[in-house]
Amino acid sequence: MGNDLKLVLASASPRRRELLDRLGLAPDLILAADLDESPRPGEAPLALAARLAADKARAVQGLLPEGFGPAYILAADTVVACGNRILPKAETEAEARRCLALLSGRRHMVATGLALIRPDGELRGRTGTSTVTFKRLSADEVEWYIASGDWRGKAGGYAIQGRAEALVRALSGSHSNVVGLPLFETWQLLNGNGFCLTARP
Ligand SMILES: Cc1cn([C@H]2C[C@H](O)[C@@H](COP(=O)(O)OP(=O)(O)OP(=O)(O)O)O2)c(=O)[nH]c1=O
Repeated sequence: MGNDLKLVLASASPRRRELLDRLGLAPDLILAADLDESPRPGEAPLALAARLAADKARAVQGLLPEGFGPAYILAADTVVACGNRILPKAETEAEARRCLALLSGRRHMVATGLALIRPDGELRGRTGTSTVTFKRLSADEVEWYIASGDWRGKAGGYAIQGRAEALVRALSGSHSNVVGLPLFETWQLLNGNGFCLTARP
């Protein structure tokens, strides 16, 4: 069931498209919603990632062109948290520096919430988590990293798929989850809801 149904990727992130591509999946449509991603007071990182993924999927559901027909809509949201503290998506150098200062020499958690709206309108979710440990960063390492610009628009102010991996002492859990789309959970979510990946070679 579902092999000929369309897939919509509710994301503006090229990384998410590339990660789907690793599964041999090219979305029929890519549409992104512009949402306020601020955490609610006291909202836990996993709950935030799950809520924002669901919000993105629902928002894109409302943007589908008329007559598009039944489809699966997949959305994701990545949250970086150091203890209970949720780090921002770094948009300025100052923000990236604050993130790096917090992450230096410590372990932190990366959660990616996934949301899938099925053709019958039901919404299902899963969340991937990983633990990342940065080495203690020297001032030169911080400057070297800031100069890369890799941090821009990234949750927690770094991108493990770029030069930041040289500063990561350890990663436990999934690498793709940190980049923004946990492949194991994506596989489980799609296949568990009738979108049969093995029938789309
Ligand atoms: C920690 C980390 C985050 N990121 C990225 C993944 C996400 O794209 C981004 C977190 O922001 P998100 O809000 O999850 O995603 P986005 O705004 O880029 O895209 P969209 O909402 O349209 O799907 O940070 C990396 O690419 N590498 C990393 O190592």
